[in-house]
Amino acid sequence: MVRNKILIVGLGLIGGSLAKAFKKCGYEIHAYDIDKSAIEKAICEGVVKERIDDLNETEDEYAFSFICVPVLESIPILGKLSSKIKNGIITDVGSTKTHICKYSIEHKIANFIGGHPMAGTEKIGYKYSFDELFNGAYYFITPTEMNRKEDIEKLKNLLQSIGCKVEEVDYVLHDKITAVISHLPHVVSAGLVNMLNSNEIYCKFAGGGFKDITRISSSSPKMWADISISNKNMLLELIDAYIELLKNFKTSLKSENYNEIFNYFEKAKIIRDTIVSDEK
Ligand SMILES: NC(=O)C1=CN([C@@H]2O[C@H](COP(=O)(O)OP(=O)(O)OC[C@H]3O[C@@H](n4cnc5c(N)ncnc54)[C@H](O)[C@@H]3O)[C@@H](O)[C@H]2O)C=CC1
Ligand SMILES: O=C(O)C(=O)Cc1ccc(O)cc1
Repeated sequence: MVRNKILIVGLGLIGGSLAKAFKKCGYEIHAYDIDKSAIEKAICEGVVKERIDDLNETEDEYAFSFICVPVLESIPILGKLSSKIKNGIITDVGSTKTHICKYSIEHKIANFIGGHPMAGTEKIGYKYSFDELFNGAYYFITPTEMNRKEDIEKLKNLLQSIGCKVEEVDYVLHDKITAVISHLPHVVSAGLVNMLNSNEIYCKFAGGGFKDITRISSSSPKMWADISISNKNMLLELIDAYIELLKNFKTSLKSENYNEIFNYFEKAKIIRDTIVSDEK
């Protein structure tokens, strides 16, 4: 195992941004992607040293291997990597953690530690990646009892070196938190856009507020379909809770209960203003 070699599987927005950040810190990056053009571009830019053509031929030489593909693609890749990489740490960046962590426990992959950067954009692919994406961002890691303390420390140190604020959290709690703050909002955002139904007159006048609340609906459909399936149970519970909330608002509106309607908006304003004022 070579201390400064990192393997990135999936050189898109997140994999590319990690590659650029690690390269800046002096690591040598090797990469695998089904889309060879992304890797060729990264090699031309001097970000990636070598393209891996077949994961079944992976050498056990990487200090860290990052799986950065849509979440339903991650598990077969973890299966392949873990049969080859026995010394280095394998991690992922997927937006859901229960699925992959359970797989790692069932298959006794003790060198796998789940991870998830809480930073990103609605853009898709390597061309939108940038080295500062994770600087100052929270980054969840979801170690299990199988993991060695020194491996957890090594991963934390690596992530902190690119500016991440690392938070250790249980994988089930992770999926609950992200369902509330990320997965349900993406479902709602896409729903609001789908309400327009490509109607020209709506699209023409959809302005600032509409664009603010729906920016994230320009994200990768493949990525969000995978996340939805992978966090199905949490998401189903939250969709029910959200429907209930809308139903309550509907009841208040039907009866023109001014206080209830006012409270709906006031409560949201107070909570959101606190979140925004807490930002650095
Ligand atoms: N986009 C975002 O803001 C964030 C995304 N994530 C997670 O990061 C992961 C990657 O997302 P992005 O980089 O945004 O997506 P992306 O679409 O920009 O990049 C994914 C890359 O993986 C490659 N790929 C897909 N399937 C593959 C396979 N089977 N084998 C090898 N390569 C494959 C694609 O060709 C592409 O280059 C996802 O699991 C997502 O949940 C986590 C935090 C933020
Ligand atoms: O574009 C945005 O603001 C996002 O919401 C990015 C994002 C997408 C998926 C994640 O798991 C984490 C962050």
